[in-house]
Amino acid sequence: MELTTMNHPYPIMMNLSGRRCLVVGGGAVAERKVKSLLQAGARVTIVSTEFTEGIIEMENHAEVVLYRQTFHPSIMIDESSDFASYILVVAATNDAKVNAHVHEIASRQGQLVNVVDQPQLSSFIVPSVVRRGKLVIAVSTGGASPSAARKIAQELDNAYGEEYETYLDFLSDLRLLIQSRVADKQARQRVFKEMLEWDVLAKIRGGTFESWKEKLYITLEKEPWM
Ligand SMILES: C[C@@]1(CC(=O)O)c2cc3[nH]c(cc4nc(cc5[nH]c(cc(n2)[C@H]1CCC(=O)O)[C@@](C)(CC(=O)O)[C@@H]5CCC(=O)O)C(CC(=O)O)=C4CCC(=O)O)c(CCC(=O)O)c3CC(=O)O
Ligand SMILES: NC(=O)C1=CN([C@@H]2O[C@H](COP(=O)(O)OP(=O)(O)OC[C@H]3O[C@@H](n4cnc5c(N)ncnc54)[C@H](O)[C@@H]3O)[C@@H](O)[C@H]2O)C=CC1
Repeated sequence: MELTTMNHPYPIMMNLSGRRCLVVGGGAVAERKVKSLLQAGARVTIVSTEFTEGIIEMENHAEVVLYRQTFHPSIMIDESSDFASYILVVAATNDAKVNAHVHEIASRQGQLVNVVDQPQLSSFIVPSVVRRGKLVIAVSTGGASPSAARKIAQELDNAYGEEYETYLDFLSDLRLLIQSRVADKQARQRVFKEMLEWDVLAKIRGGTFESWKEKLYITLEKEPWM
């Protein structure tokens, strides 16, 4: 049996920083989606007849606006209202008809829409995510088994420790330095590959990373190609 139309999902990392998103519904599922949107730096408007305690607490958050009301299309259509111009919409009520209506309006307006109870209507679904600073690991089963996605993500959560945050910051800084100093593209790419063989993770875990990094930067400054 075909559960969803997500046979070939296109994975992307979206920049939602400062972008306006709409979540319709205020239950546990809506709360989870709002949390992940906020983690991505989005500004989130939530429209619902009721809210979980967790969502009510989020009202203190500068990027969150709550409207306690029944869903009405004008929320999404009326350009003069506060509700207009959302880049991304989540239909998360427990009423399948309302969710389908939200989907219909969003699709007509070309907005990305996630329908929590009807994956086949969704233009995107939300993966299970592990974050370590700049490292983001997203796991999806395309809706086949959200609990399996979560379990696999938990395995990755155990496998990739906190040291990856420091590691990625280091690689990122060094890469920028090399990009600005090494003109030759091939030489740059050689260094980028070599950097991965330095066993930096062991140094971070062992507490010798900071002193090693200092020496490395001094050595690099003396490199003729820098
Ligand atoms: C299609 C998708 C659409 C979307 O929501 O984007 C969707 C749909 C549905 N989920 C359902 C149930 C559950 N969902 C979870 C959990 C998560 N669900 C998430 C994503 C997705 N869920 C998308 C597919 C992701 C993929 O497969 O790749 C996660 C990963 C991300 C997130 O929500 O932020 C998050 C884990 C976050 C984390 O902790 O890492 C749990 C487990 C739990 O709550 O502990 C259960 C109960 C157990 C079970 O059913 O497996 C139902 C059935 C409702 C019913 O029948 O009653 C539907 C509707 C349907 O299938 O028709
Ligand atoms: N995608 C996912 O990860 C999952 C999806 N689901 C599905 O998601 C749906 C929602 O789950 P929960 O958050 O647990 O439900 P819930 O019952 O806790 O919350 C539903 C929310 O929708 C609001 N609502 C209902 N009708 C409304 C309307 N006309 N206008 C505005 N707000 C309205 C209610 O006030 C309530 O806040 C479930 O029906 C289930 O089918 C369930 C589990 C996981």
